[in-house]
Amino acid sequence: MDSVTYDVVVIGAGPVGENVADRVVRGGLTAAIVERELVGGECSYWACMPTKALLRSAAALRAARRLPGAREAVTGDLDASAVLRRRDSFTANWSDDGQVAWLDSAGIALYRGQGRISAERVVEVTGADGAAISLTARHAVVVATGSGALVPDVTGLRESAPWTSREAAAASEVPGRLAVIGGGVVATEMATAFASLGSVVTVLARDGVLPQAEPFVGERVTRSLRDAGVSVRLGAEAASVHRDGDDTVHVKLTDGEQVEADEVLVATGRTPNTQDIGLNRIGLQPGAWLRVDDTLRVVDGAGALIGDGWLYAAGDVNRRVLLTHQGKYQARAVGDVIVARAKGEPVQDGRWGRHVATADERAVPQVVFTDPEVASVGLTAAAAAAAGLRIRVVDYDLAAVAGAALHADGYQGHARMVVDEDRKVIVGFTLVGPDVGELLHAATIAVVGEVPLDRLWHAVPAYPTVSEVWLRLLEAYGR
Ligand SMILES: Cc1cc2nc3c(=O)[nH]c(=O)nc-3n(C[C@H](O)[C@H](O)[C@H](O)COP(=O)(O)OP(=O)(O)OC[C@H]3O[C@@H](n4cnc5c(N)ncnc54)[C@H](O)[C@@H]3O)c2cc1C
Ligand SMILES: NC(=O)c1ccc[n+]([C@@H]2O[C@H](COP(=O)([O-])OP(=O)(O)OC[C@H]3O[C@@H](n4cnc5c(N)ncnc54)[C@H](O)[C@@H]3O)[C@@H](O)[C@H]2O)c1
Repeated sequence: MDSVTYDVVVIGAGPVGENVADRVVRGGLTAAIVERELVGGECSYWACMPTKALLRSAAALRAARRLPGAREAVTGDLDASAVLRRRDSFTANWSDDGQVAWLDSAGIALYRGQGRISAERVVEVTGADGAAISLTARHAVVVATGSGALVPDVTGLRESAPWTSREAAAASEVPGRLAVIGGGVVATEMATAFASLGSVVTVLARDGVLPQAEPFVGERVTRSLRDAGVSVRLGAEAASVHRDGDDTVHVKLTDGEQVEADEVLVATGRTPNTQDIGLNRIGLQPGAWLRVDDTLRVVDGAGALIGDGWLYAAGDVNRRVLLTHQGKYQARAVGDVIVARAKGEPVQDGRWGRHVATADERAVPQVVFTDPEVASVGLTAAAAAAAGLRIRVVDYDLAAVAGAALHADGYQGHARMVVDEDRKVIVGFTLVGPDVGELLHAATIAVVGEVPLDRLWHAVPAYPTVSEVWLRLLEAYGR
């Protein structure tokens, strides 16, 4: 078998693997990246980009319909086939030519095939034709293999050819009826998208709608999905699933009721892509999430480094945060720390240091592109209290902000700020309302920067923007 040596070998060319490789090359090292499907990973072809493209046109239409004057100019319905075509363009019709060209321009060597760790610092790549090549890393191997949809053990579900997020994101037709198992982010976004595209949607939300968020979020998204004609069944659990000869899927619930649909989407979380990457060769459990230390080096069950610390894991596969932007943030830290260690430079692994991903712990921003949008960063009130913080919760009705009233007639929304009373800083912030996603970064800066509330009074929001909610929250808190 041929063998080639690089400074760093990355397994998985999703957004995280690409960014690790880019960072180490910029730092003066050589890098190879191994990809078994499309360069760009889940996010580009089956997750973030296509799903947001499925949602965006309907959001623009709703925005126009909320405004007299604009509303009268809307004379037709959403054109589902045009939405699907626009979605296709965002995936470049599932061609990775553009991203391959970028790898090339960045000086990163690409090897196509399944990557498996075969020994310390060695990755064997088996191509589709069965040919294999061995890649040896002088300094580090980085696992960035991401995650796949978790299909729960519900009787008959797997045999019923369910959709996962992949089939939903890449759908070429809009099903007449869609049943969704789950009530999390994928479930609510795809219920929003397919309801707007014309499907009759039923959501089986066993554990509630967006249960990880502040409670008012799930209430508002549930109400709005129902207003859009979606049947949201809180507490409903699938007991068995069966697809009959007419291609109708029958979902039997544990309470004995039955839901019929043309497609059933499973949106019940993720499982790590570690089943077949050679973990057994280094004493780790295949199929398990990878545990990492502060600089994202893989550790075993006892917390010990693998060998001298040559193995890193970044992105979904380490389960810290399953979001593209946070995975790319980890990638910057990993790339830079590999370069620092290779050059014998100091490692900055203190809190908020260059080589650690401190924000993963308590300052993760996320936007859920439902109607209304949900934007959050940091801890919910419940999570902050559970972490032992002495907190004060400040709520404000977004509809009472002048900028929101101008933004849309009948604007409805809510804001919550969670304050750490001992330090007088914001540790959590949640907004729900039309277009609140673009307001989030100010909150992220306040949380990451641990900006004292006294100073925030000097950050004056422009009038009349929705951002004036910041002033209203400070006033409600008191000076
Ligand atoms: C429906 C959906 C919508 C989402 N929307 C958003 C969003 O709006 N915003 C957001 O921030 N996040 C979103 N996410 C999450 C986001 O997609 C992931 O956090 C992100 O893709 C993780 O990047 P990654 O590089 O770690 O893994 P992936 O993107 O999964 O990439 C891993 C790559 O590794 C390859 N690979 C795996 N094993 C091997 C192997 N052994 N050899 C070679 N190659 C291998 C895979 O083929 C893949 O290309 C969404 C997720 C889903 C499911
Ligand atoms: N806009 C975004 O940022 C975005 C969009 C989509 C996905 N994502 C990411 O992708 C990841 C996966 O999303 P997801 O929605 O699949 O996971 P999730 O963890 O957000 O939600 C899964 C839901 O399924 C429920 N569930 C679990 N097992 C179940 C079962 N057997 N029956 C019924 N319900 C069950 C859980 O209670 C949970 O509410 C998330 O971590 C999310 O961060 C992000």
